[in-house]
Amino acid sequence: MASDSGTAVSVDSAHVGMKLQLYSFFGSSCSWRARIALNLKGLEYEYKAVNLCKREQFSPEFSKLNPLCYVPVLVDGDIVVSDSFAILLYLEEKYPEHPLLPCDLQKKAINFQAANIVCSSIQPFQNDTAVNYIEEKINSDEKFVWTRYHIGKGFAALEKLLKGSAGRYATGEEVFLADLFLAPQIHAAINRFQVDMSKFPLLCRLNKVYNELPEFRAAMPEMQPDFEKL
Ligand SMILES: N[C@@H](CCC(=O)N[C@@H](CS)C(=O)NCC(=O)O)C(=O)O
Repeated sequence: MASDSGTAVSVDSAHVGMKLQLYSFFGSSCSWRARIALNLKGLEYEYKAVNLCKREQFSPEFSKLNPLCYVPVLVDGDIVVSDSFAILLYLEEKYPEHPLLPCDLQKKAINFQAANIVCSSIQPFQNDTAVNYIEEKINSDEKFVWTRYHIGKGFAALEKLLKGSAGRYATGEEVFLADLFLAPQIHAAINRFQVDMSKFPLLCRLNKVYNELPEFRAAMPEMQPDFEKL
């Protein structure tokens, strides 16, 4: 679970041997995935807030950690990992408790596909960088047309992909990688982009189940130390 270290980004060079640090923004769906993984694995971490509204991701200190200037970034001693997918796979290797991947190869492949649909084919189209660009160059309405199109396309593919594998969770009776990507993405679709979810019954059902899990709830935006109403 997270402990707060204040709000501004600060990078200290003497972090070796310290507990895990997660550079995160409360409203970031990518950070949320990493927070769920840390919670599921029962890992204590220091919450290092990066305020995207104040553009702190572009600060010289933070861009040293991730030259792409995106959250999340995980610091584990002298190892720095940026990108939520890389962070989750890193955590899985180093901290095997509560595995994020099933042993069954087919199920594992479905988890990789579902995670990547969110990570590569949905989230990049709704990222602040993309959405702000559209708002600036075209108009505010167009950003909803654009994001809803890409979310809808990805969600339709996820419904098909998970149809045969879903149980209580995306790929059966246990929480795995796919679920960590789906929960924040479904939340963003509903709350940020007001997507009509009626065409995605499986994702709606999963969303209800995710909202009941303590590790998922503790990772929600409003539970983070840097939360503020936007
Ligand atoms: N593939 C990366 C994407 C990271 C990303 O897009 N992060 C967003 C927040 S969810 C961000 O930092 N946006 C800031 C910006 O667009 O300037 C990951 O999964 O971590």
